Amino acid sequence: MYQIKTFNAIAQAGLDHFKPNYALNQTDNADALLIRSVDLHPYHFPQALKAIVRCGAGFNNIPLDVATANGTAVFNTPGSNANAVKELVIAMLITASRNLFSAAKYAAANNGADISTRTEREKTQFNGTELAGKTLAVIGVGHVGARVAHAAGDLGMHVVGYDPYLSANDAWHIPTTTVRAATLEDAIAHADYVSVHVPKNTETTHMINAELIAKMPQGVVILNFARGGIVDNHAVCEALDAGRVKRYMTDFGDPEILDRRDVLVTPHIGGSTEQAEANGAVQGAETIMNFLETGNVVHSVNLPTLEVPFMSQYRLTIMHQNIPNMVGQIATLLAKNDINIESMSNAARDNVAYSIIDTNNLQAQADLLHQLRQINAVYRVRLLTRQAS
Ligand SMILES: NC(=O)c1ccc[n+]([C@@H]2O[C@H](COP(=O)([O-])OP(=O)(O)OC[C@H]3O[C@@H](n4cnc5c(N)ncnc54)[C@H](O)[C@@H]3O)[C@@H](O)[C@H]2O)c1
Ligand SMILES: O=C(O)CC[C@@H](O)C(=O)O
Repeated sequence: MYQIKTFNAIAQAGLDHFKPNYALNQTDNADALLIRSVDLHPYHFPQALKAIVRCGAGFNNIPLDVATANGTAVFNTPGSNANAVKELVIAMLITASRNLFSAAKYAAANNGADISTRTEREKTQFNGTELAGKTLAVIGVGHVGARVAHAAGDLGMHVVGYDPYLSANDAWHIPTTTVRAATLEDAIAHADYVSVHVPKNTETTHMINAELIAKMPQGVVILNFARGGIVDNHAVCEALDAGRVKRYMTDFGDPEILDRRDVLVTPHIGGSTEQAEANGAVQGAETIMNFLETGNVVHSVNLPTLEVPFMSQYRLTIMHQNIPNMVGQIATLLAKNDINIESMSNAARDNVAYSIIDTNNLQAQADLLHQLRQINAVYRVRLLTRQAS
């Protein structure tokens, strides 16, 4: 029986997706965690913890170095909530361009006998602009960014995309009408709207800062539905005060931006739709079961992708440092133990590597596992037995 612990509200569809040999029992000794936005930086990683799946895209709430040192594979569920974020971003583009928030507040406060006369006289203060013909810079054209580019294009906007790390696979999903910018500065130079869709990391923290804002056209609207901290709030407030930035729309509140008439903050609801939560939870449950039962790695954010059909009776999976002679030491140890290797695969990602070794004869299992774990720079060794299909 595998033990699963959850944090945050995980959609029932995902919990129901687990097979009967999975216990959702909140034990501290879980084999895997299924989480959303909980901050795992202060979390003590138990030795038993083999996997963490983040239902959603962003994984900056998980200390990857601590997880790796503990031999814990970390996964996300890419794309599961991208449509939900796209719809919110489009709603925010329209909210900004048509002054919807202040107009609705005005209408709610505007009561009394002469309501229609006053409305007709005063409504000009909410005159907006149309999105068609305006330019949108999309920074980060992955799952969310590509969808935003499509939808904005459908609304008649000119879209400029910037993404120096775009995977070949993701590039297929970008509309052909999206203009590719070579630099961040080029992307924002003529933008009426700038929307960020990058992961939060050391490179992207404050990527929208005072220097970059100074290069944006006067009256630009900035949207951040990616992560707090990607946009420098102080720089935005100064630019709003100076009239350089017209509005800031974001999913991430902070004291300095709350209570401003020119900032609209939503409470991190980009992925909060029935469909997105179900998608993420089901994809997350699949990811956990696949990894725990087969050792195959798909959509990990700290391990390389490695998928090998599980054809032999036994499988050893070994997570280790990406340094010379690891595979050699492992193979030598198996040979010394008279283990015949049916297949062996190894893949690396930065300083972490992962090996899958399939065999039909595995004698003296406990001692062999102990010996493998004694190899310096090995993080975790698992022995799996092929399930009857
Ligand atoms: N508000 C929400 O609830 C919500 C929901 C989903 C995602 N998000 C956030 O949005 C981010 C993007 O989500 P996604 O599903 O599109 O992820 P994704 O991984 O599919 O796309 C991110 C893209 O950003 C690009 N990128 C990375 N660094 C960059 C840089 N320095 N400059 C330009 N591009 C860069 C990557 O190459 C990738 O194509 C997530 O990391 C997450 O933080 C927020
Ligand atoms: O779980 C959530 O509601 C937020 C998800 C979102 O921030 C993500 O990165 O996918």
